[in-house]
Amino acid sequence: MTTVLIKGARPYGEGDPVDVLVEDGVITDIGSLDVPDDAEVIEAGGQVLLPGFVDLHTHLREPGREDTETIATGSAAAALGGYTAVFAMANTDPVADNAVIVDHVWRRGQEAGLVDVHPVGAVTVGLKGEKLAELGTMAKSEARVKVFSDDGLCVADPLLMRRALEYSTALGVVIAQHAEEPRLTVGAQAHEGEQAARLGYTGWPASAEESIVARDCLLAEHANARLHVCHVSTSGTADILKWAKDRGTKVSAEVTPHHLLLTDERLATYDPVNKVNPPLRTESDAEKLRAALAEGVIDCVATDHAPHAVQDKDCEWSSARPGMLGLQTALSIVVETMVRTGLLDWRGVARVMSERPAEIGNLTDHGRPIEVGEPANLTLVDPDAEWTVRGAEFASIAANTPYEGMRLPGVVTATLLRGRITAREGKIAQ
Ligand SMILES: NC(=O)N[C@@H](CC(=O)O)C(=O)O
Ligand SMILES: [Zn+2]
Ligand SMILES: [Zn+2]
Repeated sequence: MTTVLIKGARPYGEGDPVDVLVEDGVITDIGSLDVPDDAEVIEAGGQVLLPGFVDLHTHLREPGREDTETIATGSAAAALGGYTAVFAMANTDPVADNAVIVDHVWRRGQEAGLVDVHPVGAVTVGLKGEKLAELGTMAKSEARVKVFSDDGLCVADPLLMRRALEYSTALGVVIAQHAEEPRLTVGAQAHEGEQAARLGYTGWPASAEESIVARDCLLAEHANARLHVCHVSTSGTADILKWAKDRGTKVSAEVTPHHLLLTDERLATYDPVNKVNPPLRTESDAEKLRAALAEGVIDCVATDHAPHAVQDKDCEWSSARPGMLGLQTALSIVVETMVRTGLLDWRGVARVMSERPAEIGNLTDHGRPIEVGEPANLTLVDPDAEWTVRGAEFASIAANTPYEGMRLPGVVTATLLRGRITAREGKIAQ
């Protein structure tokens, strides 16, 4: 039995500091408490206590590209970033399109023991977009797959998407779509706009995302199914989501930290660290995404943590792989874009980083209220501290962060998974 006493924390950043007692993985008391004999004490000094973060969209590169990230290193990055659960995307090699792979990922995550790694199952066999994978077998396997996605690629065939949505309802799972009409993004390198035109890059038009989101909202509505939209990047998508939600469509959506903060002005650097899918858009898109997140039109923040090897990033723009790291910087970017701007309070941060993603991902033991009797999946944040980003110091093997050298607000000082301290003062605790 492990006992942890968090002394003087402010749950959701509200009210006077309280002590939170955690015994055997569960919150057993909250108030002004004495230190039990055997307790490990965390002096919180008035810091903000939140439910542990849940990332609906993480790329761990195991199996296949363990030179860039493994389940263990990605789990460490997640714990340091304040996460207690992550969903690992299926675009590994081999693809997670069957029970053997998803169960392997789930078990490796449990062995690492730092966050719950929930494997996402592929929607189609080999991510080929031709034939449905065995969703039912994966949903019923040991990993209990709850989210399916071909992320990296779009389920572009509308009939296949319709069938996937129909099956998902029967299985009680959710389909997460990487919305990119492939015919509109052939050879695309960057957001179709002034910056790409100036540099001679083939454009990735907003309509390539929006046309799929609109189509899928209609398909979901007609199938009475749930749809989750990955990495929303355009202002038009926010409008479509609002329209669909107002009609009662069961659609949820995520936005990445980088789409909240960064824009295609970054193209001027020629540095492929800024290359990502969907691409960085304009300031007016970013502004709209921040407002949509604050209003709940976009439900949550997901990192789309995408580790890449040096040789796949430190090269010519057109041959570089898209994607950027996110797990260890997500909270700080949310503080910078949403909290410091007054768009979200800490309750709101708990909603978009923990509660909503847990609900969308069908997790019953994460994103829970900070109350007696609840599982102790918790994150302690120093809201006033700042830090400087150094990719080389991340727990991730890869270092492709677009925030290198930036000074960011908000520091995760402790993370607890079922009452066990997984990260403390920037170090993994084991
Ligand atoms: N976001 C990216 O640019 N890349 C992701 C795939 C994806 O999320 O589409 C990857 O797997 O590297
Ligand atoms: Zn994607
Ligand atoms: Zn992704």
